Amino acid sequence: MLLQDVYKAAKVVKSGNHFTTVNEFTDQLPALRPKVLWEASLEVVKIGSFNVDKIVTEEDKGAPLATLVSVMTNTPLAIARWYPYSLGTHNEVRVKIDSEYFRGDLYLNGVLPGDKVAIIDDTISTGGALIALIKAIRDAGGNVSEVICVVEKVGNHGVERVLKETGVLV
Ligand SMILES: O=P(O)(O)OC[C@H]1O[C@H](OP(=O)(O)OP(=O)(O)O)[C@H](O)[C@@H]1O
Ligand SMILES: Nc1ncnc2[nH]cnc12
Repeated sequence: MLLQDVYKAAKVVKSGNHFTTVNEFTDQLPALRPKVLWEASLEVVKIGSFNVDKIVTEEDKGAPLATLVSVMTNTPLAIARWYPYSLGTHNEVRVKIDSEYFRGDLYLNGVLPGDKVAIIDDTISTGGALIALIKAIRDAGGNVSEVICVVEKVGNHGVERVLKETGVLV
């Protein structure tokens, strides 16, 4: 798989107290080749059912992947952000996020009551981002149908944490 080569070629840098694998897929360093994004997106589309109303991801590393999967499955895309729009028109919800690199507030717009949602992200580490997204979708009145990540940073038990805190299997 190309993605395995991408991670083998990646440099590991210290970022605060954490080690980050700076790589082509998640950081566009070196610039992201379309065939790498295609490979990852095809795997996601194969695994998921995408019998959903919306795809949701978190800014910004999940965005290229979620965008291509959205196009491939013809499913509208909502991206949760670290700031509010406060328009009063798109069912904005705010949740707390406690992930490996970021702690604060996360805002989701565009998921409506009754929506079935697939969450897509590039990486799961502690599971904090996914837990925040699942909570945001539920607070908006939506239902989480499936959650798919391409890469797991092992050792941080993210999959177990998400299952324990939300009942959702990544
Ligand atoms: O399982 P977790 O501990 O939550 O880590 C995974 C999250 O980390 C990365 O995002 P990051 O926080 O680097 O934000 P970014 O996508 O905006 O760069 C990645 O895109 C996931 O969303
Ligand atoms: N690209 C990445 N490398 C290492 N740890 C991470 N945690 C979240 N994204 C990561």
